[in-house]
Amino acid sequence: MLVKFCGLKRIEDIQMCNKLFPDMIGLIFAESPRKVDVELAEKILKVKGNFIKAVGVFKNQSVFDVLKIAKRLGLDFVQLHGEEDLEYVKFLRQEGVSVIKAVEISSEEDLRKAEKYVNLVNFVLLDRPKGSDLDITQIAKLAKFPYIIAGGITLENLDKFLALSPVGIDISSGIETNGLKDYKKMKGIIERVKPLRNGGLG
Ligand SMILES: O=C(O)c1ccccc1N[C@@H]1O[C@H](COP(=O)(O)O)[C@@H](O)[C@H]1O
Repeated sequence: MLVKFCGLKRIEDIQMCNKLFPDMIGLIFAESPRKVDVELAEKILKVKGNFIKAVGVFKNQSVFDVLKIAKRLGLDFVQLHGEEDLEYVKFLRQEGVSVIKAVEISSEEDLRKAEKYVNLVNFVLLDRPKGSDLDITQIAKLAKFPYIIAGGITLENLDKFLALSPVGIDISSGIETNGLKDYKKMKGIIERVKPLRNGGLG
């Protein structure tokens, strides 16, 4: 079981992660209260332990900008959170970029959309539509392919997401208090998931 903590925006955030060993951390380059610029991302990544993979999160941005940022920062993955089509993803893969394709699901139909990316990307990520409080576990459990799951995961509701046996979990708002990453919440997740974790990403 992989653990990704997303939306880091302070040096303190990465220092906390260095103590907790998530498999991946996410830096958001899309419009968001968690958005970072390349200069801040660079500072955060300088502090990141080598054992943690760096993910850049983008949404409907120019593929050339995504590639440029991925190369400049040496990102281990880019996470695409918008309407990026198969051609967009193919281009990045041909350029040697590892890709997590996020698909917001609100119906079974969206799973068919997600499935199209399975053979092209490193991971498919199923998320709930932004701004909704939809419980996507009922839809996700119908998926016939491996996926990372996200969408309002907290320590309190974690078990129902783990019951899906996903490849990984991805959490952003659920590890925050008043908009800032919260060490106790992150630690709670790591401790709860510990028995399910294996070798990680290497
Ligand atoms: O977190 C954001 O602000 C964000 C903005 C734009 C695209 C993706 C974003 N985050 C990703 O959303 C999911 C779930 O987050 P949450 O735990 O429900 O808050 C996760 O994949 C984040 O990477």
